[in-house]
Amino acid sequence: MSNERRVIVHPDKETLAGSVAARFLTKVVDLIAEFDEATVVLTGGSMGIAVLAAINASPARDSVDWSRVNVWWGDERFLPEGDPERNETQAREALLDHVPLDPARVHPFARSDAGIDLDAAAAAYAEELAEHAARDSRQPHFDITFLGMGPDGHIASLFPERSGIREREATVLAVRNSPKPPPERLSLTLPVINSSARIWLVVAGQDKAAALGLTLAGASINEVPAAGVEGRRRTLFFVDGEAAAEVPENLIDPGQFWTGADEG
Ligand SMILES: O=C1O[C@H](COP(=O)(O)O)[C@@H](O)[C@H](O)[C@H]1O
Repeated sequence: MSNERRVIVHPDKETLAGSVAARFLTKVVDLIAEFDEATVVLTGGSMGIAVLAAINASPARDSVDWSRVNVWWGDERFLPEGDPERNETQAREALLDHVPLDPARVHPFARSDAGIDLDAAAAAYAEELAEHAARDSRQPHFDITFLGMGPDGHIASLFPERSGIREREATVLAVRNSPKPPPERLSLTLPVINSSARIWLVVAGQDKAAALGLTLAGASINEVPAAGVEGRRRTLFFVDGEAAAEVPENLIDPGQFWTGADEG
């Protein structure tokens, strides 16, 4: 199975979210049929949450045995339980509270009111990853990792020109002085993100066009963290027309309504 990057363009944000939701539901049903479980990593941000809402709204939502789905997060804003800015709160409202997940399979990052500081919260998540680690690994086997991308090219909470993007030892980072609020965050590191079998970046809007163009042109990860993303089997960029404005024509998947028939 070769690793490859593809850019799949959809006309607008709504179509984009609906299409990714449909693809996700099909893939998760297939994964559970084959492996008896599926492990996904969620992201926050505009499209990350829009996709979860589209999954919730899909008539195919209940075709998934949600009790067999393991849920992790790629990053979190270090805020109290229930804070509306927490990626977890938004994911729960958009989807997780509406499907019969097994709570033991849902792995949020620690909340800032849990009685531990940011470093301890990073260490706790690293420990939780290790407890569920795949063989010869420091983290679970991730089937699908969702990522969004900021206008500056950040992914998860790995920001440009910060040392975090080059971290190779730790699995989880305590992020301070984030250029995007809130200042304190938690993030998986790039090697952990890239351990995922499939990475699905979902990116929309004119303000993302320059960073997406640079990502696909092979910019350095210091300048554009998204350029370092590479899933083990597939790296798919699901984008809308506005975000695709600076993507070279030859990188765009010719099937506008790509069926993903050969998706691994
Ligand atoms: O703060 C965050 O931002 C990014 C991108 O968000 P977007 O709203 O520009 O799409 C997101 O991927 C990340 O999970 C989140 O914590």
